[in-house]
Amino acid sequence: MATTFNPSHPPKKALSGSDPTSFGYATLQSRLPVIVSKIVDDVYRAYNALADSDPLKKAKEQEAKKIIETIGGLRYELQRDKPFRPLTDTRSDVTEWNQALADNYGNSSWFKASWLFAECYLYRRIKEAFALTEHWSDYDPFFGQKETVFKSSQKAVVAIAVQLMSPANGSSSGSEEHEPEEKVKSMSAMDVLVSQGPESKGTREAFFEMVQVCLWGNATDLSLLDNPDLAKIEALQRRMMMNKSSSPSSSAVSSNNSSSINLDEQTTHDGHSGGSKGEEPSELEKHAEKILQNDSELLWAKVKTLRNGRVDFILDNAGFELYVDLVFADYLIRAGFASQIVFHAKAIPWFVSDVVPFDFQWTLDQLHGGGSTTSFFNLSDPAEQLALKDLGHKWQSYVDQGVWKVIAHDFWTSCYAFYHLPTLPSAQDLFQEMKQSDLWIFKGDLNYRKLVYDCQWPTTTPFQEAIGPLGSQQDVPSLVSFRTCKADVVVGLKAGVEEKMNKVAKEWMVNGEYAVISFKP
Ligand SMILES: O=P(O)(O)OC[C@H]1O[C@](O)(CO)[C@@H](O)[C@@H]1O
Repeated sequence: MATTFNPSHPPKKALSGSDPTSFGYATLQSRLPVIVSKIVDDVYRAYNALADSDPLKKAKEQEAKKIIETIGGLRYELQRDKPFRPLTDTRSDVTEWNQALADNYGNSSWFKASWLFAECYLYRRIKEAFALTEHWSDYDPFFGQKETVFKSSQKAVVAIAVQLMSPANGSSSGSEEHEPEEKVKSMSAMDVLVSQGPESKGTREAFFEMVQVCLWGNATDLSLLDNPDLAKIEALQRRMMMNKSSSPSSSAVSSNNSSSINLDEQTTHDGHSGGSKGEEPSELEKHAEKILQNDSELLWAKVKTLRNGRVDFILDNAGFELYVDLVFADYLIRAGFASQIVFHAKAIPWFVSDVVPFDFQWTLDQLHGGGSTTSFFNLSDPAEQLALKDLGHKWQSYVDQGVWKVIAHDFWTSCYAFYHLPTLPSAQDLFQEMKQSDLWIFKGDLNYRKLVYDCQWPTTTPFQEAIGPLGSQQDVPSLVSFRTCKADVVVGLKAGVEEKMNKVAKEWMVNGEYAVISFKP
């Protein structure tokens, strides 16, 4: 008999701020007020930057003051656990939000409701403050932070662009029999790898590299890095991208499914790699043991069967994480596994750094220059500038040709867990459309929480069981979650792993240092 679940009645006891030992409590108590305060700072900066020449300056100043007052009031409500109230703007989702509020949390509040509802409701209330204005309704108070983090990702961004676009060092990869000599010389390291065909060793090596880079790209996340320490972010990315092993074409895939395309070696302008060819495992390979459930082989078994298929990315964060998602999507196209990628962005600013459609196009513009004379990254090496520009133009052509599509459905910024995707009336158009896909790739922690309904599953619960209807319904495509753990819910672990991790690293569930790659066939 199908059990009807709802936001206040998930399959297990909901994670909630009512439990003072929970990460939800800590997030509501100390981290979200900081995030809200930064919005006030950002709007104040924008207010001060209004040009005297702007004929609407006065009106914009008035509205900015109102936003600052409203957001300040929101922080007060949160900190004093005041009762929820209905939303008052006129966005397309307001009726559904207020119905969900009335049905499930009519007389509830921030620390009494489920953590998932409270946190989603907070970001929807932030949107309300802007939506109620005339001149700030499309303003993204998190854009500045997203821009800063992307700029600080330059080293890793450029290293990857060079591997994708610059002529490789011509290292033989057995691709000669597939491509004429002069063509191989001009091929990038990535193209050399995938030129051997969809089931080749090179394509497989590149796949496992993409999986790891895509996974750890999620670690660069603003909402967790309360003070986005740029040095910390760069170290984090270098940690991901450091690679000491030999050139991409010759190394075997190591047992833990990671491969070794040199995504971090600083390739000199003539395509010769400048890094060492040591034997020690790459940082990515060393990092593989931090993946507590690693279904990447199962994922590969699915991906390698695809020819010109469709893959959907349910995106998470902008900036470097979006960049590596695009790298992975580009790989799927180059290798011939997909000919259509659909990216699902958020319709409103969400969880600090989530991708809105503007962020998607903006990222491509920063790569190819978008017609602007000044470049976003300050690069001195012409080869690096060229690699970024070529990559940006390549990705822009995917968008212009419809190979890559970006949509932003309100479902992703609703309070609903993904159990409801197949049945929620307002999500039917989205679900019917997504069923055409061969594979859904969910990125990040919040998407994971919504997949498993953010409740107290035993960590040994099989992932397919924890995702409810998305695991049991035949009409749901294969799906995978790439998630660095930033909330106290994890499923799919083998017996004993939780106990071992509790001894190894007390904060393992929430510090973003550990991850899962969870696959549903
Ligand atoms: O950007 P991601 O990976 O979805 O992480 C967002 C997560 O960060 C937090 O805000 C804090 O861990 C969680 O509440 C939320 O799930």
